[in-house]
Amino acid sequence: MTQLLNDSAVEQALGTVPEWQREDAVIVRTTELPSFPAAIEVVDRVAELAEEADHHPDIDIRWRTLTFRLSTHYLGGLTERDFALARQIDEVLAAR
Ligand SMILES: C[C@H](O)[C@H](O)[C@H]1CNC2=NC(N)=NC(=O)C2=N1
Repeated sequence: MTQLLNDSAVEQALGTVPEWQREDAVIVRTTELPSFPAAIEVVDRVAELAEEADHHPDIDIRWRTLTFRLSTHYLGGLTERDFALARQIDEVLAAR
C-alpha cells in the first residue's frame, strides 16, 4: 500500500536521486538535452515508463530543457512511487 513518506524517509530517499531537489511535497529535476527532438524522445520514453507504473510526472518542456516534477497527487505528498519513477527517469537520461 502506498504511504506518505515522513521527512526522514524523504531525506533518505533523496540520497538515491542526487540530481533531484525537494520542493515541499514535490521532487524536481531539470536537465538540458542537445536538441528539441532529443528532449521529446526522452519525454516519450518517460511517458511509457509512467504508464507502466501508473504514476505520472508533471513535465515542463522548454526547447531543450526538461523539468520533471514528481508528487503522489492522490495523497498530496511524496511516496516511494515518486522516487521509483525518479530513478527510472535518471536511468533514461544516463543511457543517452
Ligand atoms: C487512477 C490512477 O491510478 C491514478 O489517477 C494515478 C495516475 N497517475 C498518478 N500520478 C501521480 N504523480 N500521482 C497520482 O496520484 C497518480 N494517480
